[in-house]
Amino acid sequence: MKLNIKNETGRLKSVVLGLPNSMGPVHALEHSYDAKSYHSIQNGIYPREEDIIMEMSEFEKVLLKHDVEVFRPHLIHDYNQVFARDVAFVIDDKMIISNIIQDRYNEQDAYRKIFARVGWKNIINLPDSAHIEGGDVIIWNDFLFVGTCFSEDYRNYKTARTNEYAIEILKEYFPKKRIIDLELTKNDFDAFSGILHLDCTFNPVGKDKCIIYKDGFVDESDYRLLLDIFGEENCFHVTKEEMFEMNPNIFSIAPDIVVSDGSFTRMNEHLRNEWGMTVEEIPYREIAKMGGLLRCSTLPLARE
Ligand SMILES: NC(=[NH2+])NCCC[C@H](N)C(=O)O
Repeated sequence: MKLNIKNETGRLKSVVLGLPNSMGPVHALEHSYDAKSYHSIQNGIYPREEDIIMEMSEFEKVLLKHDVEVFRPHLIHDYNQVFARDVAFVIDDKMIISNIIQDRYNEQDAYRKIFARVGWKNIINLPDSAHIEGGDVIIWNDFLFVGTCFSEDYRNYKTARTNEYAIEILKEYFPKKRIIDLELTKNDFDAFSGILHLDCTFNPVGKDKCIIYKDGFVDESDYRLLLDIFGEENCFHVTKEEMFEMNPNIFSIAPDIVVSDGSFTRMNEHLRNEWGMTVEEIPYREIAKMGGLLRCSTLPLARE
């Protein structure tokens, strides 16, 4: 299988989509590992499996309609496998196997057949202490944006998934990329004030545009840097509530085709009317309650 990912929006040819089946029992509050799930469990609104199955099948239908080849991991019983994004990620023609949070460790095993198809020559394994998840890695041609949490704080948060060491290693493997680390605000219990992964606060769309939530960044200078790179008129700003609902985490099938949640009215209208995009709207409200959305549910393998 030939991998090719140079950005977030090129015409998608093949992708792994996570699995909705056999999610297992709802975690006890103290065992949740992201703020959005914490909020859902606390309020008794954690999604039911049948709703997750329905939402992911809507997503799959849109992908197939656009002639995308869709792979699935194999099923692990009683284990949440919705968020394929974090397990591994592709940069150019290499697949990097993430070192994900212990609570999700078993998920990786379900990708063994996919990894085998990629072939060992194109797979990069990282040292155990280099923690990284695909949701924190955004590839944008010469740029590689990586969400992180610096200092001692890293150990204190379950929602801090990418450390400095992993970024250093990426720099060694990809010396030609401009690797930009972006420190994200963290909060394990309040999804209005903490950001789980970079793709929950920032996501490029089209050829030169992005969706961004300003307060997701610890340093305003990081946010300004992104504004400089994309140009202010090319940035769609989302509000705190829109960030909480996971607006930034939509998924591009092509520069002019995105898959979005039907409830993201303000943003979808902007994408359509101001930026001329085709917006495929699907219901994805229930999956959002577990801390991820459309980008998080996918692991792109090849784009044109
Ligand atoms: N790329 C993402 N934002 N993924 C979302 C993952 C959500 C999942 N509940 C976790 O905490 O790991």
